[in-house]
Amino acid sequence: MSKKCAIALGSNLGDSLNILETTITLLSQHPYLELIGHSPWYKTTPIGPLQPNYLNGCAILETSLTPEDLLQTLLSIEQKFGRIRREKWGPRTLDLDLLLYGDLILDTPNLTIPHPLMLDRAFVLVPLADIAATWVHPMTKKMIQEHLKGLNCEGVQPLIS
Ligand SMILES: Nc1ncnc2c1ncn2[C@@H]1O[C@H](COP(=O)(O)OP(=O)(O)OP(=O)(O)O)[C@@H](O)[C@H]1O
Ligand SMILES: Nc1nc2c(c(=O)[nH]1)N=C(CO)CN2
Repeated sequence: MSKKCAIALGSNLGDSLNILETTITLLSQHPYLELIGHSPWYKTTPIGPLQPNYLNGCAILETSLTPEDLLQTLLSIEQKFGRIRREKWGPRTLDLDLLLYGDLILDTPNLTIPHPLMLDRAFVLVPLADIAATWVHPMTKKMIQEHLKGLNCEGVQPLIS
């Protein structure tokens, strides 16, 4: 049975716009994923150590992959762009986070769903609200648009391309 999922995309190293657009193409061409849509891209102030600004956005997928297999698919796409894991919250060519998988709640050593930091991050909730404003967070039972109201969104600006 297929599930609707939300993922977050971020990049702040290399040709970020090209990396994000190529990632959307790869997701849309994957045999076990159906790309429902993606948000516009936003230029965002980095959270964490001093580093370049990010481009961020979100996408909605449908998939019959298990959460674990979907995570592995996302990690393998990150690797295509030479993602090297160094410092926590440090710069990266591509970061793909699995935010929501239907209304699943899961906490294992390798995978936590919903993504535990998604509700604190304006760079996630602003683009997610563009494409899934009424999606109800399975733990808080509140819609994404309600969570967004409480966040400072100053560091999240639309990318005019
Ligand atoms: N919902 C999730 N989405 C993506 N990765 C997850 C999730 N839950 C747990 N992980 C684990 O986190 C690892 C990714 O860590 P990563 O280095 O990308 O963290 P980070 O991007 O620095 O921090 P953050 O998770 O706060 O965005 C993955 O290998 C995966 O096992
Ligand atoms: N603006 C912004 N800041 C970040 C981001 C990100 O995607 N955007 N990702 C991080 C690590 O997950 C750490 N800090």
